[in-house]
Amino acid sequence: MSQIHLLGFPRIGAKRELKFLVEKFWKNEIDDAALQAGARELRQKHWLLQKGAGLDISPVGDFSLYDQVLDAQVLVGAIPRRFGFDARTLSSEQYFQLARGNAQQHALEMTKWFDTNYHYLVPEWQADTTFAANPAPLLAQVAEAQALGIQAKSVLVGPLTLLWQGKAKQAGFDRLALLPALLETYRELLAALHSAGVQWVQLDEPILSLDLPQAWLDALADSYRQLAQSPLKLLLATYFGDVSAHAALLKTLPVAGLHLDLVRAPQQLAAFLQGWPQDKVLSAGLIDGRNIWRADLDAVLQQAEALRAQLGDKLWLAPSCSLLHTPFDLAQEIKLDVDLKSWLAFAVQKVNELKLLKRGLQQGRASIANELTASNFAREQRRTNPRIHQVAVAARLAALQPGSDRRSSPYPLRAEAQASWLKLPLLPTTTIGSFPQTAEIRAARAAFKRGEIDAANYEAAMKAEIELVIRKQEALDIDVLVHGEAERNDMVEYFGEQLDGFAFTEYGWVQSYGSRCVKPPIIYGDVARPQPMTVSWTVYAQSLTSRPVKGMLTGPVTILQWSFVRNDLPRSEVCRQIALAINDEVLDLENAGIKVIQIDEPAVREGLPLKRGDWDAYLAWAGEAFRLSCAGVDDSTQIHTHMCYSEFGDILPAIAALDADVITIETSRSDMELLRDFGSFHYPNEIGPGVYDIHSPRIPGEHELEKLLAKALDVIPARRLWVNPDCGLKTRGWPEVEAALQAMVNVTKRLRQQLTASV
Ligand SMILES: CN1c2c(nc(N)[nH]c2=O)NC[C@@H]1CNc1ccc(C(=O)N[C@@H](CCC(=O)N[C@@H](CCC(=O)N[C@@H](CCC(=O)O)C(=O)O)C(=O)O)C(=O)O)cc1
Ligand SMILES: N[C@@H](CCS)C(=O)O
Ligand SMILES: [Zn+2]
Repeated sequence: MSQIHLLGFPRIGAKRELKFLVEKFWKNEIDDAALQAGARELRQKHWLLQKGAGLDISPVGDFSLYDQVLDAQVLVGAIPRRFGFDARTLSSEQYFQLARGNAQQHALEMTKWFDTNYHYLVPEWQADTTFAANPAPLLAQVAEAQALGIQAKSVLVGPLTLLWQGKAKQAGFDRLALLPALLETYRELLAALHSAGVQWVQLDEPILSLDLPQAWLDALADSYRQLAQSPLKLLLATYFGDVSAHAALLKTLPVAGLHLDLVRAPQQLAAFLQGWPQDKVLSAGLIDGRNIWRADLDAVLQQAEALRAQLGDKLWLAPSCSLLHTPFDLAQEIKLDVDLKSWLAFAVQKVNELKLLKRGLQQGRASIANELTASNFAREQRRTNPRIHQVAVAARLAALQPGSDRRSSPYPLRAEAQASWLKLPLLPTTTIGSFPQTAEIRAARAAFKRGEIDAANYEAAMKAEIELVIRKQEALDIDVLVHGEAERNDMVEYFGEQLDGFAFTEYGWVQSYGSRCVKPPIIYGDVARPQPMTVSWTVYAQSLTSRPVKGMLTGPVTILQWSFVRNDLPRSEVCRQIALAINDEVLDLENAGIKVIQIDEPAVREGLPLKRGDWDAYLAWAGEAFRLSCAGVDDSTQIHTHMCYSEFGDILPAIAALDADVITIETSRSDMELLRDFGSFHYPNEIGPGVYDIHSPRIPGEHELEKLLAKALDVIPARRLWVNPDCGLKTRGWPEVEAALQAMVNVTKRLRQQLTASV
């Protein structure tokens, strides 16, 4: 009998229970026992939900209080020595300090998990890294599942992926040198799981979708030959891309099963089916784990039937990847348009789709005839729905001429035009846009949404907040101000709510990092901007001060990347549509006298295809979309962009080709390492390397800021250097923000004096 299973489930909970639980612990409102009990309850709820939906086997180990890659580091006993913690006796407080930093130590670096909007904590690898199996946390969860009568499939980050996703902390250190010791630890973990009665272990190796050096492929083959000596059945899970280049190798590995992402890379199937070893399970990832569209049940069943004919019971069915990346349950969306709702499936619905596929395979199509009819109807209704297509949007796109995306003059001329009115000091200071989204701001928005306060009251509350932010920045003596983004729930959702072609949910939360979630809008139709989205707030902020206020927009690539995107058009075309909508806003801001405008593009790097061969095409359309979004502005209008949590080293020419006048980037967690790349590339325009990490509650010391700025001045000439934090300040509290910004301004002023004196 074919099994159905999940690679992972959204642990955050239907109502973000995990977020609220963890944040209560951080605020000392609950103790560790309550934290653990709450987490246990959530896990149990999710397993029972899966069991109720007919899953044969459930993932255990996909749950995490913060991040599964951090948990993997704890499991193998390899937490950075600089913290002085012992993984085996790690307290919850210490666990969260690894993730969020403490007074002495900065947090583990955080970066994007492949091409998703999920952020993981980066392991730190060095020659003296040691490992020690610490299976207790995982075994406890296995026991919880077993107590509920759940057949547990343990989920672990695979050893090669764990090593690859970590960073070598010493120049020239080869992470593979750690593999033998790490494998020994995995063997111990597997032995412990076996003793606990586990039969299947899923080892996630998504790095197989990347371009891996041969040495890593050889190491992977070798490792799995060793690990497969365990009496456990190993399911090697690949996802996010095509791994057919390794088909021959993967088919010969002595693992019990292999998972393939057949949504992202359906074309890879042929390479695997040819000569598929009879004794191996093929887990077919046929349900989209990265998007929210309802499956075309008929088409997927056809695929499954064909596979079943060849593989028999060795066929397993699953979503393409962990459901961590999808929202929890569509049933909660009672306000969503009914047509649109009928086109969607969230995690719970995807589990149900698997159940139907299994029934269809086992009992024949007639057993799911009604569901097939409903699915076909939804597909047809979506395809022909008039709200999806806007003639004017298509016409505007078609009218674009080559060069429509270029500014009229090159950067040096623009810089002169901007300097002549901006008259900024050397090393101008600014922030990235958001200021603390306090509980009061969110409560006001929640009350407005519930109809408890009217629009006028809501607007007054937000304007009061904007005024506070302006006054505080003036008092801190910051040079280029922002309005603080109080009125925005999220930098993408806010725009999605105001653009045609977008729908938004009430509870469609997806974990972004730690306790932080995002609610990606759904792009279902052609995109256009019916009316200005930010102008009145920005103009209001500018009316309060004589200093320049930066207009603040989210760029087209980021809006695309952080939304659930329609799958009936190429992403490049959807992106171009968004670019034109943002361009309307840019020109309106400029007309209203806002002549410094930031277009945030933190997701450019994340959108990069996993295989290098696909990079150029992506960078060409993504770059064009960014440039289109700011096309047509005057030379004297200064365009900023901002990017965070990304490795840019390998795409610097494309970043430079965006031709923003100023770019602010995250660099502080990596100790300005990133900036070195910008320096050696001779990045031509202005640049503001983030001088402190805003994702940690830690306040930077002035000495530390001085050192970072000195490093920055080593590679960027002073006249092109800006000073700013890493990213927006929305997640921080006011006392930290004021203290940190004060330190930043103090250090900048001292440095300015020194630089002026030395000229
Ligand atoms: C910059 N980043 C972003 C990414 N992706 C985005 N889509 N947006 C981003 O900003 N990816 C990379 C990084 C990730 N960083 C972050 C940083 C911070 C958050 C975050 O703070 N998320 C919030 C949710 C934000 C939000 O939409 N808030 C809404 C709803 C607030 C809410 O929960 N209200 C409560 C009631 C409140 C009350 O009554 O007091 C409720 O509805 O129950 C809003 O402000 O209106 C989070 O809390 O997780 C995310 C990614
Ligand atoms: N302007 C946004 C950018 C975040 S990446 C903010 O400041 O929050
Ligand atoms: Zn940012």
